[in-house]
Amino acid sequence: QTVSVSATASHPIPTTLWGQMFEDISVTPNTAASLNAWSAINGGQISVVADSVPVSNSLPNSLRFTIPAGRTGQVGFANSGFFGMKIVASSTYKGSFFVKFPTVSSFTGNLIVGLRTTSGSTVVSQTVPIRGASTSWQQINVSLTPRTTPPSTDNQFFVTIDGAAASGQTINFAMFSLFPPTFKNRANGMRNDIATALAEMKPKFFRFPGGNNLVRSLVVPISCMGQTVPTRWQWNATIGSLLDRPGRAGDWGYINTDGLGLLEYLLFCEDLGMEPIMAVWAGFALGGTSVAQNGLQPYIQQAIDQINFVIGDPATSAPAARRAALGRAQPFKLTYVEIGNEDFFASDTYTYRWPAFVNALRGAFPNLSAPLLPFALPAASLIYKSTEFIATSNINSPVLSPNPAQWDHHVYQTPSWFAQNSFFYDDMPRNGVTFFEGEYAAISTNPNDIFGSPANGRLTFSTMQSASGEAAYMIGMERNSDIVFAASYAPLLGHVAGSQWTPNLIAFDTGNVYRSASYFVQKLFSTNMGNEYIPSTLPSRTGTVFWGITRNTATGEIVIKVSNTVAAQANLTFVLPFANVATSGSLQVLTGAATASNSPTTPSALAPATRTITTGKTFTFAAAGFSVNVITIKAS
Ligand SMILES: O=S(=O)(O)O[C@H]1C[C@H](O)[C@@H](O)[C@@H]1CO
Repeated sequence: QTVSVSATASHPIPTTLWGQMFEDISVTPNTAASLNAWSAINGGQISVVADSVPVSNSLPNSLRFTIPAGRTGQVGFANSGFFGMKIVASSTYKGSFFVKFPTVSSFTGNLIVGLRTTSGSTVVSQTVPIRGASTSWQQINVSLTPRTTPPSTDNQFFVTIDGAAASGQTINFAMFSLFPPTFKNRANGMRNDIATALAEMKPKFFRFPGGNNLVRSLVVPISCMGQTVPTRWQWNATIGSLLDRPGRAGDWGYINTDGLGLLEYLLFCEDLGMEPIMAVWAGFALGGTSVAQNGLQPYIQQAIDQINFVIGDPATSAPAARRAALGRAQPFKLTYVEIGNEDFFASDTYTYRWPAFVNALRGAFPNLSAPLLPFALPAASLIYKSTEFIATSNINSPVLSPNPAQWDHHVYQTPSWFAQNSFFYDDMPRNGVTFFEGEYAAISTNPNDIFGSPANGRLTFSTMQSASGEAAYMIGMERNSDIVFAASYAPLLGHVAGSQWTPNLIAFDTGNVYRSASYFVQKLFSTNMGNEYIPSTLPSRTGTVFWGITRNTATGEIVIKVSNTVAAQANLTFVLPFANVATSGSLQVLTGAATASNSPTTPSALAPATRTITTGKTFTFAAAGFSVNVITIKAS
């Protein structure tokens, strides 16, 4: 196959093309039981009680700890973390909790607070004095730096007290938190190894807070996870002190603490250089429970407040003043606001919900620009404009008014579907409407049961076959990036021991991060974007090998991406029209057997390799079977 390359770019590559979609998903369902992960030590009695004087209005329950009579030695309780906890020598673990005696007591003594192996040997601990005279809540902060690394991640956070000395005492606890060193050392920050893997992708946008976790409550056995409007994600319940975050029955069968909230999302966007694509709840809950048209105003106001928290002027907007009070006077950059999520589940009511929200938000934020603030701000906080409100029902079905300028399209399919639909956007009209491919992934090899179980074709981890199919689809989106402004694989993260959804871009367990085949594809595309598209001989729509070419005008490099979605090697001859073309170029290649995947048992089965290849005005390239290739050549 000969590929003749044009000398002239057809269009610029949008700077937001490749990014990340995040939502709170994939934790073991049905873990809402409040004592989940807590256990007693040496007869300590623990229970969860509705506290008559709770630590805060948002957190009405306390852990009640009673020391039974007649115990000797340390008595207490422990928490086993998130499927265990990784402890590394010389790292500092910052713990915090609140403690009080519910009734006055003459007791004075010490708590021992620390980290231990589940078999009971202390790794590191600290002594904390407490006294029964005061019945008011006292915050305890501990900083724990072990000198040794335990043999496994089977460890616990613990609190104990001398059983004899404290015999018969009752002590209440609340709001435990324990952090390892975090990404960029941010307080209440991200797990370092996971955030580092996310940063390596050089993502250009971050969609949050969902996905279903914004909108729907799946049918779950826990009555508190109502399928009603109150369990929706609410921005104002996710900011400020952890004491003020009640958490909520999320949409994936477990409790979201909302310890990761709106401000953390926005700071993470800045830490990774990503633009937010922020969704507002748009009046739809599970199973078509939609708010009636005449009942939308409070939710529209909540969306206005959410946006003002992000870009408002602290002098004129209360939500913006809350942002300033949390240490961030300048507005954040906000370009894209999504109205709901997957409203094709309720498109009958989206016909009135979409206009109600978009018209109100356009009215409240004519350009969604941050108003000039009364005080000088660093240049970085200059006014940002945004006119992009993204619709989430099926494209033009039903027809909406006002006509959306942006649509969010989602697709979960088989690897071959993605290869066969590499031209999905080529036939879209060029009429000013642009597209956000907010969720896509090859998740099953069974076209008749896409969302089924692993026994029926569902992928647990992405494979070379699924990732090369996705790459073919991405080559199509890159070619059509005059109308595709953003695309993100979904879901992003999943714990290997507790998830409702596979595959995920990044799998992790207590101590490890597993970068998937699809992760490397996302990273290859996002770190080799180029800034303008260079047309070339089109691949066959019904073929199995796909290519696309971009140019990086800053470095004078041509970037050729090739995905071979089948086992047979594909031989391509590239004919470049440029006067000067380097005779050697760099090849980054991800390749392996169709079913190869990175997993806890085969963590490094697949990884991109880089090598030099012969190039020139005309050169041949052999794309290995099941491979994704990025060739970079100096040309001018
Ligand atoms: O059950 S689905 O609707 O397919 O769930 C999908 C679509 C939804 O937006 C997202 O939260 C989820 C997986 O990423």
